[in-house]
Amino acid sequence: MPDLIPVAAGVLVPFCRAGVLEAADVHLARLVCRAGGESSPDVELAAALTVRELRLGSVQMDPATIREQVTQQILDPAVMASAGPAELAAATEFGELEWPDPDRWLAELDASPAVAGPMTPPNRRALRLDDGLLHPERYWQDEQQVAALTAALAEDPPAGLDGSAVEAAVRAVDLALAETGTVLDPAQIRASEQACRRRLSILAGGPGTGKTTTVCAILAVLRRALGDPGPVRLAAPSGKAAARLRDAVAEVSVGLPAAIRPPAVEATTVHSLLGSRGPGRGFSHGRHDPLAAGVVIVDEASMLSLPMAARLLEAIGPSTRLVLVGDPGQLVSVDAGSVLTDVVASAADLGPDRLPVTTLTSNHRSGGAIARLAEAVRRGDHEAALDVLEAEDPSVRFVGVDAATVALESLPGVAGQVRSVASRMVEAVDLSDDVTALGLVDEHRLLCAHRQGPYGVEAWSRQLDAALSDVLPGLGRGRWVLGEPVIVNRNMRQLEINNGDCGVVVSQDPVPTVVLPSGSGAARRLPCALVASLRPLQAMTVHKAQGSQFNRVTVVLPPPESPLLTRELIYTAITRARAGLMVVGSRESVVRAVAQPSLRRSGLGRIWNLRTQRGGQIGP
Ligand SMILES: Nc1ncnc2c1ncn2[C@@H]1O[C@H](COP(=O)(O)OP(=O)(O)OP(=O)(O)O)[C@@H](O)[C@H]1O
Repeated sequence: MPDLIPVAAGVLVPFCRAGVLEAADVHLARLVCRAGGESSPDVELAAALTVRELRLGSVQMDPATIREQVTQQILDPAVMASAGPAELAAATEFGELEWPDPDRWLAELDASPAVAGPMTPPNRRALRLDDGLLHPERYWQDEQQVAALTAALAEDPPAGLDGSAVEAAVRAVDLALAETGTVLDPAQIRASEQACRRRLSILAGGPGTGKTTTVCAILAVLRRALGDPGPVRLAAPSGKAAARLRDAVAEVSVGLPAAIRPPAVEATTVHSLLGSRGPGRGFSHGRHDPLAAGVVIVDEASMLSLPMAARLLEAIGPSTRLVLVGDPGQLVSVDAGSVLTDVVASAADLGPDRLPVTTLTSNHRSGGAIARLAEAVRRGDHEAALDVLEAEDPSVRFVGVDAATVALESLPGVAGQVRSVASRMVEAVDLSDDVTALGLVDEHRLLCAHRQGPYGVEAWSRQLDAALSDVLPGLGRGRWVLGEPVIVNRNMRQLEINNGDCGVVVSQDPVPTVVLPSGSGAARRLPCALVASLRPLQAMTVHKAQGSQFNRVTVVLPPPESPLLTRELIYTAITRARAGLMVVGSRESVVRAVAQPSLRRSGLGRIWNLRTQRGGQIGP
């Protein structure tokens, strides 16, 4: 790491050499300390470690435990088992690091002009020490905001609600759904009732547990109980997930009797819902101009970052209900925070009266091997996960070797399947059958945790290009090829295109043209040049695939020492597959992934608990 050293001085140099800090951590810490008139090396180290924690997704740094925590990461046996000379040198440096004494460190932070205390007015200093934990000020504020607004919404009963009308509405909707063949399970009924009786409710559950069906039931119950519940707004953190929610709600609603059928509603990204003014420029909806909605339903809420959750909650006005829907086992947002996981975890302690969470647990889609594997991973049971992987079920294959040592062509059936899909794609393109071509894009997807290196998207995409060289000649050479799958990498609202939308190149005449799903889900053609962020699509990161499902999925696991290998990563990858799954990676990688839940430090649970202890209420 020699290029990082010049930016660090004094106490930070060995922390950079030992691989604890990166250049950006040091730069930001420097700026913060300089702006706050602080020159103490120990405060600068605390600031840099707080920035490091934020980079890794946590919004607080605990001076009392950070040493132990970083030691576990850097001297992790899985990392050391395959350490090269650079890692071994860093580990030696790490062993010689001098950490400040925690009590003295805390006292110094408490007295620092760069650090606000719990009672300091907002926005005076860039860091804040609260209850012995150091936070970036902005994230501390967002956390306070999310804790207070969540609690306030959860405890504020909707105005003018007739309890018996709710009960009657739930019974009527339950009966109507039963006539379509869907008998709501007790948790689905509880969730429908709760969403009506409470201004905030949370609906959690894995894939196929009936979340979307319950969303429809909620909308129908609200309609039946209230007559006109006000405008319904559906949203999700990504455009792709929003489009899926809209289509799924429409599909279930069609079967309901007209009297309670939820009206067709558009779904948008949470950014659009809040009226994004563009990157870094805030939102038009907020505390002073709340959303004009009777009910806001946000799906894939596990992807909500702490700042996004804060902005969303601020925009919920006094006559609006908010329903958060998601799977707490999935990967959390790229930006810091893990709001859904925190809410669900805290509800287990505080109870549904305080935090109205309903968790759906019956899988209504299939009891197949993919669902069993997902469930074993969710429980953290690596033996059960390996049992499913090694049982040779036709829907789950396991290639139990280090993924860097195998080639695509040696994975049983994968290259053949990819070629067969591409041939069918070319046929559909020849016939100008855009709907079929678009449907084939999600037939198979290869997912990686890493972008680069032998386990990454780039290397595996090159292998996929090579495997398709006969069917789609010219792939990977910088020109669009007929039948080539593509992905959009930016939201383009004016064209109703979402980041993550996937399509196919369907024509070269007169210009390269792509078919993409439209706002209403139908196929529509656009010149490739108009969609500026269009890129070739072969392999994809698991993060990017969140909110999508594919018929067949091949998952390339990283090596056991990869910091990206977590339970949430493997769970999210597995649950992208509808019918067939192949996992490529060593047994050690599977065991390690299942054993390692991603740990994001957050103070939401602590704030709710403190409030409960103080006054029996979790609200502000
Ligand atoms: N109570 C029920 N009884 C029978 N079938 C049900 C029930 N609830 C949902 N289903 C069916 O199970 C399947 C999965 O339901 P749904 O799409 O609502 O789950 P989901 O949790 O939203 O799944 P995902 O997160 O994967 O989108 C659907 O085919 C749905 O019709």
